[in-house]
Amino acid sequence: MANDSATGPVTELRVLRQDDWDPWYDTLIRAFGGVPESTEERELWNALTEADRSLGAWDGDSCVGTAGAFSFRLSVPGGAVLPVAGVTMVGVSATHRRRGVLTAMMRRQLDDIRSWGEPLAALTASEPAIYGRFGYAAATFGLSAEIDTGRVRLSVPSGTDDVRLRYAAPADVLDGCEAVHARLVPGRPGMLARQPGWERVGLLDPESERDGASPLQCVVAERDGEVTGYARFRVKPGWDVSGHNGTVVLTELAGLDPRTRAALWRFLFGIDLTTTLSVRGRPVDDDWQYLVSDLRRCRPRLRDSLFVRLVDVGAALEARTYQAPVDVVFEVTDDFCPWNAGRWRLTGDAKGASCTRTEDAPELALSVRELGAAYLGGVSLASLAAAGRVRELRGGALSEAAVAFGSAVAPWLPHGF
Ligand SMILES: CC(=O)SCCNC(=O)CCNC(=O)[C@H](O)C(C)(C)COP(=O)(O)OP(=O)(O)OC[C@H]1O[C@@H](n2cnc3c(N)ncnc32)[C@H](O)[C@@H]1OP(=O)(O)O
Repeated sequence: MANDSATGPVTELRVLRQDDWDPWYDTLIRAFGGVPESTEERELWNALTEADRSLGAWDGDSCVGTAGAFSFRLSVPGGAVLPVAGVTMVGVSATHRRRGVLTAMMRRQLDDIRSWGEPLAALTASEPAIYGRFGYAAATFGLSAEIDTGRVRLSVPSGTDDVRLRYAAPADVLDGCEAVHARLVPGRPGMLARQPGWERVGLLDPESERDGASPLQCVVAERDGEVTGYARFRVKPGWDVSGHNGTVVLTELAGLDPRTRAALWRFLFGIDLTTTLSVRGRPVDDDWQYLVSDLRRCRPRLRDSLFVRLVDVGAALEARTYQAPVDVVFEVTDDFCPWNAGRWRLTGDAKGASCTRTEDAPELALSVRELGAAYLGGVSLASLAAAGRVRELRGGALSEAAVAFGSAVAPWLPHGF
């Protein structure tokens, strides 16, 4: 790790001791601006921190760098749910910035993740420019919109009227909502199977998050007494000279079938005294887009969401399936994790895959970042080739791999971490 005589050397990078959690977390909070969290939030993040998978950089007695790695399970194309290190809580004190503290933490962390046998690391970035150098690439995207519900009409499928909706306190219906989430995970790449304690994240409702809106509200959809979907949202009332202009701010919506989802969207579109429905980080193929009368007035926009890093190229490519047959030799470069570099033959289809070292002639040349971007099926290898980031060395290999890597359902990360 780099030293600097003005503040003294950074002496140690070590696994977090539970006793050091407070100064460690304070360092992280300060790196994000220093605004304290509510007691409820702080306690929750304390409970969720996995100290033995977290790192602290120390300059004498002062913590100057933080990084963690949650033990998550991530859905991938084909429906498998893989162990993945959820890289998180990364911060470096401004007194020690740009001296290699982050680089040292990323080096140690990726070595650790490899030794734990986890084939993938993933994160959401505060700034997209940070993590490419460590082999991460944006693999999922989130759709946001400000829907003008005063003007935009929603056409719902038949049977929507049969869905029964009712208000409930979010905590009172948690089990039913969690069961819905669990059923959705294998069907969409990029989702995280719930780990113990993480169900509480969706119920967090600090005043600081509300920006003048109500506490979290919840509506559940039910059929035969079973929860088939739910929406969590806040309502921000508003008035101007022409009357009401309140906003519904959606935090979460999930449904097991089209009628349930349509009923929830129709409910959110129609809440009295509101004229805008604000949604953030939804799947790029979210169904409401195909039900509205006027997409322009929904003001859709995209943002990067989950960044993926293949820690073990062979194991990662073998663990997902491919929507069309593929047999391609990849020439992979990986400057930060050189154990991945070299030639790999991927053979697979919708039933399974194998990915092994080979001496055969390369057919597609790319870096580990392009594999990370394409891994969940949300970025096409053909698009990356068109951008000059993938080179085709055998005619036909690009379209074969690009089709195979795709996903019929857009990959999506429902919540940050
Ligand atoms: C998964 C998560 O938790 S995301 C949260 C990340 N944390 C934050 O955004 C909190 C505020 N920022 C910080 O704490 C720090 O600035 C960090 C963690 C982003 C960077 O830490 P540093 O120790 O300064 O990074 P380090 O010195 O190792 O930089 C390594 C390289 O990344 C580059 N880099 C670092 N931060 C950034 C950035 N924000 N934008 C672009 N490049 C960056 C450096 O210039 C350097 O490049 P070089 O190798 O070409 O010289």
